[in-house]
Amino acid sequence: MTQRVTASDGNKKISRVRVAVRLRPYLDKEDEKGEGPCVRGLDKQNLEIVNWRNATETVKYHFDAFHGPKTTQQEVFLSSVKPILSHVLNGQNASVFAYGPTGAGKTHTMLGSAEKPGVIPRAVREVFNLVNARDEDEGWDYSISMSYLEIYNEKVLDLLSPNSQDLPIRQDKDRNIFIPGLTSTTISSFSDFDTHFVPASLNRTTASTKLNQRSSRSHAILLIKVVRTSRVLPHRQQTGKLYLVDLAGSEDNRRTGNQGIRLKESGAINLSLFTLSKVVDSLNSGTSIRVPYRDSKLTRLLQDSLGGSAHSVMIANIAPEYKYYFDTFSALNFAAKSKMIVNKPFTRETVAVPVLPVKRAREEHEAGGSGSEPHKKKQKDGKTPEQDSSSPSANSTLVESSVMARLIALEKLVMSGQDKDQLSVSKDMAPSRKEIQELKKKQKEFESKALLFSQLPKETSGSAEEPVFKNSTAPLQRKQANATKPTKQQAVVQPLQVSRLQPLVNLAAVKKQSVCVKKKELSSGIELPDGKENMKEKSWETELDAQMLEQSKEKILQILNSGGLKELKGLQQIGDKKAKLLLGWREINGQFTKLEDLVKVEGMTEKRFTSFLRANILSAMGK
Ligand SMILES: Nc1ncnc2c1ncn2[C@@H]1O[C@H](COP(=O)(O)OP(=O)(O)OP(=O)(O)O)[C@@H](O)[C@H]1O
Repeated sequence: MTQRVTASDGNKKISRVRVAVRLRPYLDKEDEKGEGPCVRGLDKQNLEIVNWRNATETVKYHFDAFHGPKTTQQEVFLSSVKPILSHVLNGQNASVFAYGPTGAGKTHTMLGSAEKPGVIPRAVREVFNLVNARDEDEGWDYSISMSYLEIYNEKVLDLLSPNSQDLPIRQDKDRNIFIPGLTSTTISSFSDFDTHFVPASLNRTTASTKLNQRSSRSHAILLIKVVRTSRVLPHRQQTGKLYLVDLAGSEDNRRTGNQGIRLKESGAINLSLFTLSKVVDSLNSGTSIRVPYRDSKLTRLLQDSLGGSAHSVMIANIAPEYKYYFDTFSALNFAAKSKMIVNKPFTRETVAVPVLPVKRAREEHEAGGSGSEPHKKKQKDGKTPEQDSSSPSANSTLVESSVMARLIALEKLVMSGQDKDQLSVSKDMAPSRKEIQELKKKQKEFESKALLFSQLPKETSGSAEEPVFKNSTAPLQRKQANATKPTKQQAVVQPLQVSRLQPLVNLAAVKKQSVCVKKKELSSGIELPDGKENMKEKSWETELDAQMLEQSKEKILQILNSGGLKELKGLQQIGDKKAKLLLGWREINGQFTKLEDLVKVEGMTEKRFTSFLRANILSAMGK
């Protein structure tokens, strides 16, 4: 039976989720209007983004690390990932996940390219280095295995065994999440990993969208398990797991141009990311409310990484161009709230007699070696030429390049005679993906729905109440913004400060100038402007019972997310046209994370939203 033991290496008992933000380089081709970047770094931990409520201001964010466009893959790895890897050898869990909008650089960060290998090859390489560097006299034998899966359309698919079907996720009596039936392959060296990982990566579902030629349509999770077994009685055994997660991108389908299968995939992606956000909210609320891990496969699997026992690092990837503005803003807010999550790492140890299975595993993958030698030693002896290099860093580039080169070679092989679209279509239709058949049947239905929504009459207010930001063509002042002196400081997201907008083209000139305005913190961590609207909102809200207020808001959100036309029309100030717009928005973008998201719906201005909220809350409370 597994027991928790106090980490002997002096680890802290609690560990906050570390959040790093990585800004992809600015790409001219992504900025047809030549508007320049809307976000920039200030220093190694701070960045700022144009404030959509008032384009003459910026919103500042502080993170554990900020990686600017010039940061190399090696720097990202060394600063954000390497520090947590040693825990895995001591029977603790660790996870690294890349989060962010589609096309912002998640796969680049996690996988990288032949020339610029990312976190995955570097981390696996480092785990082998760490095992090999362990002192023989410590008295442990190590065994390393890997599993690789994707969550595609809410189905767990084994990438090491591509013909397998949707796998269940279970929790054992010690609250460990596991997947019965998932392939676990013992690996004895980095090149061994390479052999399994390269072909498995090609099984991952990707496709071309308007925003990314090779967009990941699934969440990919690589699991590296390190089991160490004491050589002396009672043969203590400790198991540490490293999760390396490349999440699918959050998507705005008005911009991806997704339809049919892509739209359905997108719905599943957005839904799981929405649940991820709810999990984070719920963990931050600190209440006893059930954390909705079970509401999506992704959160169920990441349960240990968020509020669990893992040492976790989130790398939020963002893109600098204006057309990604809203996605970037949401990603930053998500990242900001995630860093408040606290995990409680502990060492998982069994004290039964586990030495035999370990020996077997060892013998299997090291056939021909002397069974009496320590495992670690044998790994050394059994190294491929690349691994024998005495310089780990020089060596790692070689080996990692070989993974990437093989990935690319395999890709070429598979794609020869086909273009990328053809490849994605043929992959989508592979017999191993049974659900595709089902999706195909539904495709027509979705297409006609999408058509219907695109034909819905556009509601225009024609007044100053139009939201400042509606889409990438919103009338933000952008590059010209610094020409206008702000009349008043407004608006921000905690933990941030407001500053007057500096020209984003001249990063060196940026200084933290600023009259910072302290404002009331909301539970979401967002500070709102001191405008009259807020004063009004505050005054009526503060008169209500806080708990009932929250319940009413929850109820309204529930109707917005699950109500049909009739239920939506049952809400105050929602007529037929608005209800259809809401349904259309939901169909395309997934669920509303919070009530404030309503302002993203066409025609719903800040002012209308405030009025809508007041009317519905008072109505729900019977006032
Ligand atoms: N730091 C970077 N340096 C250079 N190029 C980058 C960087 N980050 C991303 N890119 C490039 O930007 C493009 C999009 O990146 P990538 O495919 O990694 O995005 P993604 O977030 O994984 O997208 P999706 O969610 O659609 O899979 C790729 O061509 C990638 O090579």
